[in-house]
Amino acid sequence: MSTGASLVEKAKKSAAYQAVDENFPENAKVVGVGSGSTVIYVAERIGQLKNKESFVCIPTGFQSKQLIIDNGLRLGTIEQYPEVDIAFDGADEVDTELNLIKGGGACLFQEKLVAAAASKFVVVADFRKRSPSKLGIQWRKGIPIEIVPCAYAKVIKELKSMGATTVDLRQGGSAKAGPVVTDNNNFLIDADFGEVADPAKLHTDIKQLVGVVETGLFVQMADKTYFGEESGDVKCWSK
Ligand SMILES: O=C[C@H](O)[C@H](O)[C@H](O)COP(=O)(O)O
Repeated sequence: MSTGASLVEKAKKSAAYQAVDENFPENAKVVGVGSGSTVIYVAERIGQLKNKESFVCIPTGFQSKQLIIDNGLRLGTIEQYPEVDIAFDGADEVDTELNLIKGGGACLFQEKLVAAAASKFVVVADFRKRSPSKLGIQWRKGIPIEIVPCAYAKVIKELKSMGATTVDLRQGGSAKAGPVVTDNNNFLIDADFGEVADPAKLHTDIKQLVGVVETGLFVQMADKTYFGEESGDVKCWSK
C-alpha cells in the first residue's frame, strides 16, 4: 500500500511526465527547466528524449543547473538564449485563473525571468498545490519576495503597513545560521496577505517598494498546469 509521501511523489512524477510528453515541441531549440522537487521528474523525462543533443536547457538556479547536467542535457544561459521555446516549472500554489505562488524553494527571480522569456510556460504540481479559488488558501507561508539585503528592514516595515499579517525574513534554519541567501545573493521575505483577492495589484504594489527585486506572484504567466492526483490520474488546467 502506498504511503502519503509516496503518493505525493508518484503524483509529481505522473504530472511531470505527462506535461513533457504532451507539450515538448518537436523542434524545440531552447527549453527552460525550473526548480524544486517536481521539476526533478521533468528533467528526468527530458533526459530520456532521443534528440536531446538538438536543444539547450536554460536553468533557473543552481539546483536546476545540476538537474540539467545530471540528466545529460545541454546547458545554456538566458544571456545566450533570451528567447525560450518552452519552460517547465513547479509551483507552491495555483489558483483557478492559473496564477501562481512560487519561491518556496528560494528560486523565484530566475524562474520568473525564464518563464517571461518563454513562448509557452507549463507548470507541474501535485494535488496539494491546487487552490479551490484564490491564492493564499493552500500555501499559508506567505508570498515569497526577493529583496536586496540592505533593504530588508525598510521593506518589512512597508509590507506590514500594506496589511501583511506576518512578515518574516526567511531563515536558513538548522542548515544555515542567519537568513537564506538566494542564487542571486539576495534575501527573501515571506509576507502573509491571507487570501489574495487581486494578485496583479498585490504584485504591482509590492514591486514598487524600493529594494524589492521580484515577487513570487506569477500573474497570468502559466499556459497550462498539470496536477498529479492521489488516484494516480493527471488533471490539466489550461488557459
Ligand atoms: O523556489 C522554488 C520554486 O518556485 C518551486 O518551483 C516551487 O517551490 C515548487 O517546488 P516543489 O515542486 O518542490 O513543490
